[in-house]
Amino acid sequence: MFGLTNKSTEPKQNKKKRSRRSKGPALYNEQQNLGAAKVENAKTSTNRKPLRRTKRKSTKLSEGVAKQASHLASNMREAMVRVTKMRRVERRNRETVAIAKTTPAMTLKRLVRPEQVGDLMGRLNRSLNFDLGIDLGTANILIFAKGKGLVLDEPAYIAKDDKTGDILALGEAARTMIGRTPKGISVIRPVQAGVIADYDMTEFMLKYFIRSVVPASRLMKTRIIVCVPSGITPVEKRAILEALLRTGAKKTVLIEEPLAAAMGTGLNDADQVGAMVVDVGGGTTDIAVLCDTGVVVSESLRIGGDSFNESIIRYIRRKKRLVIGPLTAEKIKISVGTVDRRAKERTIEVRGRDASSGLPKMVAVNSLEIQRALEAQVMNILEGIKSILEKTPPELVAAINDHGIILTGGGALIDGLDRVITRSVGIASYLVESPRYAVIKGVAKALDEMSQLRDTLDELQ
Ligand SMILES: Nc1ncnc2c1ncn2[C@@H]1O[C@H](COP(=O)(O)OP(=O)(O)OP(=O)(O)O)[C@@H](O)[C@H]1O
Repeated sequence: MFGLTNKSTEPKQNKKKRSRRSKGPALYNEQQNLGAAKVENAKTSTNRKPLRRTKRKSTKLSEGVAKQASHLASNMREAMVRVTKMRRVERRNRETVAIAKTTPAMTLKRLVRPEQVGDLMGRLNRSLNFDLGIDLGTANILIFAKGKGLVLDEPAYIAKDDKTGDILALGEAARTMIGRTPKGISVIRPVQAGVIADYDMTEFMLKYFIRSVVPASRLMKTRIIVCVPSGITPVEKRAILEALLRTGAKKTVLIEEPLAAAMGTGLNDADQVGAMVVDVGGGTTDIAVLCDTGVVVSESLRIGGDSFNESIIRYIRRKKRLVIGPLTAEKIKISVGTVDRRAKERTIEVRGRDASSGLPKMVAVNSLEIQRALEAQVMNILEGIKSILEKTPPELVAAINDHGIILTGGGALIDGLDRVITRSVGIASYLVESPRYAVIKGVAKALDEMSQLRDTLDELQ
């Protein structure tokens, strides 16, 4: 009677209740620690109703029984108070761990002496900053994270559904879809020939790639230097900066391609006074004369790896009656392409569609044919270099003659470009190591001075 029920005679329903409660590990431990009180508590809790009934009928009961009942009730209350206290302590502990996980600064604040807090918080803030450098190129997008190195190198392509506008693939996955997409799906480049052709897609691509390399929790602390094609207008610059801010970035700084390329080749050193950098990218060729104070004179030509490919496509169609796509043209350019008519002859077998019959066809293409296909474009680059030299102060021309013309950018990898420039301009020109990464190397150097740089959006306003 009154809670002294034997376990074996305990009602089934109460057994279920207890087993469910015992699943919570914390409560289980607490009950273990309660010792005798626990036993009382468990027993009493199974008989709560009879106990109340007892209280109501206590007047009719003997004094001894009433005493026993009140003793049991006080034991139960005590046990309940202890359990509640232990739960509270446990909850507090759990919350402390969560705070420490999300904001280490808060734990530090508690651990260090007050006079140390300012210094530590400063250092901690600096270490929490996530500095990114982006080379937003026509052909490729590269992302450098300070302290980590190159974290992303993807072709700047997007595959989308024309009807719904849904994005189907980005980067390399989208590039491989070129020429193989069904009707209604197109593969586009948001940046074309050095200008932003599609703002929304550029913003989407930037956001997507940034979020793939920056943890969401650190986006608010991210500072970004972005290198843009030198031909873009202030309106386009603002559009890119605002797109970056919408990703959650804290500060955004723009740097122009020729300057970044020059910095990437080590020309930011004060002793390198007067140098010419020719950056041949996918969409543009940027020609710039730099000295220790910055860009002295520059020009951006709409010539690059893409226009080389287009010339190859046109040439092969005209001369061989063969229709090929941009991926095949790229393959030809890289394997046998040259701009030097004195280069050793190499041949490649190319498959495509016969321009007249529409049937599959295979032809042989040699490097001298590619040289002829690209001749007009190379002439334009040579003209551009000469016209920039004409606008350059004479002292700097002498310095350029000493240092030579530096070639950067993936497009400069075409065989013979350095030799042709050297012969035609009369100044030694040479290709830097890993020309495709010269710009991002320069951006990475600029990141070291991020704290001293002003937010470009502020300057544009
Ligand atoms: N081995 C190679 N030979 C010839 N061309 C090459 C070679 N490798 C890459 N390219 C060309 O380099 C171009 C890409 O260069 P890069 O990544 O420097 O351009 P980008 O920075 O995206 O463009 P931009 O500077 O115009 O914005 C492509 O057009 C590609 O065809």
